Amino acid sequence: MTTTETDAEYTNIEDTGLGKKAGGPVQWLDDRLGLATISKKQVRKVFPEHWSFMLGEIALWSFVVLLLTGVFLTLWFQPTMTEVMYDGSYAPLKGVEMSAAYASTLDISFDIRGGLLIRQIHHWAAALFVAAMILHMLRVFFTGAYRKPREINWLIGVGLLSLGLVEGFAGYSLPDDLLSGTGLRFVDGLLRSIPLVGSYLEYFMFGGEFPGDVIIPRLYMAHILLVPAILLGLIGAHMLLLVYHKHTQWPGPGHTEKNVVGYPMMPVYAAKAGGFFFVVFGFTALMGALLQINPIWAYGPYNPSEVTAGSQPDWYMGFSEGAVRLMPDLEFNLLNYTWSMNVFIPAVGAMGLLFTVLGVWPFVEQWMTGDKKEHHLLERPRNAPTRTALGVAGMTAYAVLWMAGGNDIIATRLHLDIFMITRTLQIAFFVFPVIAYHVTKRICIGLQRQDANRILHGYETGVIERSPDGGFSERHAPLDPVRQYALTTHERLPELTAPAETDKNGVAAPNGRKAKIQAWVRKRYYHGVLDKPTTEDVHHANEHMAHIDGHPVELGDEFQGVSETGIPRVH
Ligand code: HEM
Ligand code: HEM
Repeated sequence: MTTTETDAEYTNIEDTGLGKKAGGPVQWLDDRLGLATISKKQVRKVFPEHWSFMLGEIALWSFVVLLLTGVFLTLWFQPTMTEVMYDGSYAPLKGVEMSAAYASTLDISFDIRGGLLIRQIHHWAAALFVAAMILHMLRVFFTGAYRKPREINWLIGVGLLSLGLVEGFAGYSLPDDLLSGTGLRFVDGLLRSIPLVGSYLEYFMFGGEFPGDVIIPRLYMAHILLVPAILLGLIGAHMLLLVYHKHTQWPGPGHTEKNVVGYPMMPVYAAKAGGFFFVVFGFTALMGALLQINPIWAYGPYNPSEVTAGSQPDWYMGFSEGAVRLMPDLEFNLLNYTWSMNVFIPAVGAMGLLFTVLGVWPFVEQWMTGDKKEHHLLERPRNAPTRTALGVAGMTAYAVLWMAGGNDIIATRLHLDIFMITRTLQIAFFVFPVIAYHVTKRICIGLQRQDANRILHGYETGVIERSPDGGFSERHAPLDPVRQYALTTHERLPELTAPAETDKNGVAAPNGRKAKIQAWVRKRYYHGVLDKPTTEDVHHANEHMAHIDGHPVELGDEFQGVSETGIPRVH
């Protein structure tokens, strides 16, 4: 590096106001770490604006809340299963034998100042963390934000989601009360259901037969160190890739596949994002202060011979519990062994399938569409009807499993027969997603037609006019050109031609069968994508509307025409 370059850097730093005053602390740090060069670029980094981009931030900030409150809990929590006699201030359990883990969680709740509040904030933040992650993932899915070049960030996201579930489960297993033991018993059953290696896995995890006396310290190590460290590393990589790729944006005038329109990192975005941390912290603190969550004192210590009636896992594990409850009996004898699939298929299968499907989806979609282009503009869900319909079908299947996880609660609260509920949900698991798929696709097609209609015929003004012959009609006015532009920016339907069976010399095309299958799949994928109006159609319609009843309507000159290629034309 030459001196001139370095001098140039400092000139710029002076310009941005960073590192002023030679010899000041900022200059001292910069001489040693070169931070100004990095920050100079990052302070100008632009972030686009949309409410849905907030969901990733909620996940981020609730994770920070979990770290902060988690550290407080480690000060008091005792991760051991050594039996002690409870002698705290919760009178109903005084003198009861329990593990030190349970006793210390009771102490956090009743005897440590602010302990119950922090425990409740930690638990609410965990519920919010997973919810925000899932909503954020749905936003990324339904807008196609995972397309090239963001596939790796999607995969990191899938890793974050699966680890988030493990972390939450490990957390609510720590207090060693009756409810957390019931959850661990479920995992024990799940491990044992794995053919051939199940009982070895159980011995490995529990250090012998369930429940043993090592599971709490082991979960503790995973919960406060191992998993948070991996989560932290993955979140760091997620954010770095986000900065490297730049954030996607919604189509609009001036928004192209090659730029980002929004606010710079400093000072606007940093202030907004930083402020948002306090909103998330405030919100979880309010929930922790006002809404009771996991009242461990109500269940008593864990005892493998007892179960709690109506015990429920935290909301994000409900789907796996539901899958087990819906599974019909499936067991057979082979080679002198009983092979029980009742738990293995639904629990291991449901989770394995969910994460596999999520992980491979961007690549499967790329294969289906044959689209190898980079995408930085988001897609409206209606303009990708098959993706949207598949997403809604998946959400429906998940919702049915989730409901099934509470089949006993539904039965007791609504006074219904549990077998009837289970049978209904078994059928619903297969039928509802198919219905959801078709209904969603029709809605997407309807919305695309509505868009085309609004582009070509304007919006309904609510002004009813009477013609000289007595008929009534509603006056339509042209859409705002900015809106008109945004509505026509998406890509045109690609040509879906069948692959040629032979080349021009009459020789059978290589990979003919593969190409045929791909062409068929592509056609299915693009089914429901309507062709959008052409630039000529739009100009024609605008001119027509501008002269309705001799009331010329000003069109403004921002409107540049329909993008034919998906890349908007801007001045
Ligand atoms: C994504 C991150 C995390 C999630 C989802 C999570 C979730 C949970 C949940 C649901 C509980 C049960 C709370 C209850 O008793 O009602 C819990 C307990 C606990 N967590 Fe976390 N946690 C996370 C990170 C951390 C971190 C980073 C630490 C420590 C540095 C920590 C320390 C603890 C401790 C000590 C307990 C046991 C005390 C208790 O149950 O009150 N957690 N966690
Ligand atoms: C700990 C959990 C997570 C955190 C803290 C996190 C954080 C963020 C943030 C702050 C953004 C930018 C703002 C936004 O678009 O919302 C983002 C973008 C992104 N996230 Fe996540 N995320 C997490 C989990 C996930 C998951 C579960 C997925 C998908 C499976 C995912 C996939 C993506 C992708 C593809 C982008 C780029 C989107 C774009 O540029 O439009 N993330 N993430």
